[in-house]
Amino acid sequence: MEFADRVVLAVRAKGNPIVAGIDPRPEELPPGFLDGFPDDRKGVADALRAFGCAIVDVVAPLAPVIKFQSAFYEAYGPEGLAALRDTIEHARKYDVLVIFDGKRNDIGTTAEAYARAYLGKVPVGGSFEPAWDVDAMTINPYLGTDGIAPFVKIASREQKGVFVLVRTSNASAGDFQDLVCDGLPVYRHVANRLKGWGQGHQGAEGYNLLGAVVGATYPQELAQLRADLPGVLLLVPGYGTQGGTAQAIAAGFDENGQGALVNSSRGITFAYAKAAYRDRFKGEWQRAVEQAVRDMIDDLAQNTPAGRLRSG
Ligand SMILES: O=c1ccn([C@@H]2O[C@H](COP(=O)(O)O)[C@@H](O)[C@H]2O)c(=O)[nH]1
Repeated sequence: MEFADRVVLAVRAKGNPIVAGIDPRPEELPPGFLDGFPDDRKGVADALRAFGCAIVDVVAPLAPVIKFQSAFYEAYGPEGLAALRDTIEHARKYDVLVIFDGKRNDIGTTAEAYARAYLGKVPVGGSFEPAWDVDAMTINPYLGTDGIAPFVKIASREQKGVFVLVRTSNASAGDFQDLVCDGLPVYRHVANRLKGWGQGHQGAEGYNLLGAVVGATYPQELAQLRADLPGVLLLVPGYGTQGGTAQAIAAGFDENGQGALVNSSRGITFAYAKAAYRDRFKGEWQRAVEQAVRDMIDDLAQNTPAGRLRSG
């Protein structure tokens, strides 16, 4: 089944559009968590594996999508990447879609290698086999069309998805993305190109394999992009810790309460440290994670069109 159709069905089945982000920071692990691991780089990577898998066990039954932020694993070198691989494999045991967030890209020929690595297959001996084999990945559009084409080609062949950075959630997003050229800010030019890049790759449910990353922290731009990009899945980071609210995200959904996937990483992963959960759950950090997901589901249901997913 096409990636975008799998997203629509998964969101419908679980009744919410949540992307649970796993961004493990060793310094923010629950108190004592690191104690059981050797005091070296492999020990920390092993702790990230154990923590990430435990988070997966809590979030995968609730959220339709999990997003892994590669940076926090890459930080621990090959040992960190092995932990990421194992945690992704652990997630694969559940009925949940996996996004690799690495914001890759390069010139076309190198982009093709990235696309094969994460979405496709690589030659090994006389045959081809998947390497990372995630459902979707994030990419950077800065290199233009030849950098995008291999991702679209391989995603299409493998029924995978790609999310292009269009309007990011960070404070300096506007430095380049808001520069006006030919009467439009750059991010809207990217959006217009994205429509062309994705042409012919619409799934049966009306959404494209090529999605857009649009930050929750810029509600006007989010509304503009929803209007500019019908049939394009929006991956919306910035909810919670970065200040994005459900009200701000509401305009990112279509009239059926679909079309936007809302990510929260620290707000879920490190929920145990938030005032709202600290006293309630004491040392039981996995219960805090579960409650944070349930509270996010309720918040989006009450304050965005995603509530329509619940009423059927
Ligand atoms: O514009 C963007 C693009 C990607 N991200 C990533 O999403 C998560 C957000 O984490 P929080 O802890 O919920 O703030 C993180 O992996 C970012 O690298 C983004 O925030 N904004």
